[in-house]
This record gives sequence, C-alpha cells and structure tokens, in this order.
Amino acid sequence: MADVKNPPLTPELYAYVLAHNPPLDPVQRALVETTHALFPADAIKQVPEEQSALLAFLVRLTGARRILEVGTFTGLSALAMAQALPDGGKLLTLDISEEWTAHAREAWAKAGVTDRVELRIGPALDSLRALPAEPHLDLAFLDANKDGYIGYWEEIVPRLRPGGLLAVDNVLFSGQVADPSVTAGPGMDVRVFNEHVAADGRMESVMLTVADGLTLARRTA
Ligand SMILES: C[S@@+](CC[C@H](N)C(=O)[O-])C[C@H]1O[C@@H](n2cnc3c(N)ncnc32)[C@H](O)[C@@H]1O
Repeated sequence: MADVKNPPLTPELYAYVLAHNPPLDPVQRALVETTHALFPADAIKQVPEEQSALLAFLVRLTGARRILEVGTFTGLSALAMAQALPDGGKLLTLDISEEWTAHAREAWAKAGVTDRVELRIGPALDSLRALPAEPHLDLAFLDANKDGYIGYWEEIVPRLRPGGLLAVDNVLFSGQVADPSVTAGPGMDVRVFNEHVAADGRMESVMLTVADGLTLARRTA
C-alpha cells in the first residue's frame, strides 16, 4: 500500500507545491537564474525556492531582529530573510568565498537590503568565535560545510536568546544519513551531527522532510 502520508515528490507534485507558495520576486528570480548560468555545477547549493519562502516566513513568524547565517553562497537565503526583517533588523552572514558572495552583494544591492546585511569572509568557526558571547541572536540558519556543523552548533546555541530558533539545512543529506553503507564523508558527518542535536538538552528540535531535510531547533534552556 502506498504511504499516503509521504507522497513521492514527483515533478508534477513539486510544481504544484511551488504554484501554491509565494513566488520568487524579480530580484530573487534573477539571482536563481544567474547562479545556474554562472555556476551550473554548484547551483544545487542554493536553497530551493520553497525553502527561501519558508525562511522568510520564519523570520516574520518569530519577529526576528538579529539573524545569523552560516553559508552565504550567492545570497538567496540571506536575501529572503533580510527582506522579511522588520525596520532596524540585521542579518550577519558568513562564508569563505569572495567569488560566490560577490553575486550575493549585487543581489542585495538590487533588492535594497544592503544596509541590513553584513557579510564576513573567512572560516565560519573563526567568525563565530569572534561574536559577542552573550545571547543576542533571534534566528540562525546553518547551511555550510557539513564537517563543521557540530562546531557551528556549539558556537551558535549559547548565543541564541531564550526561545531563539536555529534552522539547519541538509539534515537528510540525500538520504545518506539512513544508509548504513555510508560510513565517511558529509553524509556521515550529518548523521553524527543529528545525534548531537537529538542529545542536546538545551534545545527542542524537530526534523522536517523539507527539501534535503531541515531541522528546526528552539532554545529552551
Ligand atoms: C550550501 S552553500 C550555502 C547556500 C546559501 N544558503 C544559499 O541559499 O544560496 C554552503 C556555503 O558554505 C560555504 N562554506 C564552506 N566552508 C565554509 C567555511 N569553513 N566557513 C564559511 N563558509 C564556508 C561555501 O563557500 C558555500 O558558499
């Protein structure tokens, strides 16, 4: 019997989902197209459009004013979140690539959000350790190198305000997390990370089957 609770995401069903979600705005659409044209092999790194809509929704839902992102790439997720910030809100995003993030800067300028976005280039762990130690983040989005996830989590959690939200991307890693033949590499890194999250008593977490898997975690202690 078909598992009606988890219908396979056929191209038709995916198109249906997109048709019932907020569409990308012209700057977001152009950024997706530019990313695919310039970096065809890496464009898969970009959050899919339903996820950019979800991130913007979460910013509005939580009323977040201080956002941190680890993993900028060409800037779509940062753009969607920055556009959803209230007046006076700020987003800090971290990456190591000048080349990819140059396109992010361009898109943020076109969208008129440059004043609310700060990009820091360098290894994310160093940038995170340089942040104020006290809880000041309302929302964080983790979407970078998988072998760094546990270190990033450990730097971000104490900096979240009580009730602050941490969203983590790729927690299914194309299904590799549940494939016993995968014993090394990023799929294994994410599997170990997911155990770390599940065991963290400071956070209440739910793992969702959105795109490549998204964990939403809320600071409770
Ligand atoms: C999956 S992409 C981020 C996608 C982005 N959120 C978007 O929606 O377009 C991951 C990013 O992590 C960055 N990255 C990889 N290792 C890093 C590190 N050690 N420190 C900071 N950023 C890193 C890569 O340069 C890449 O841009």
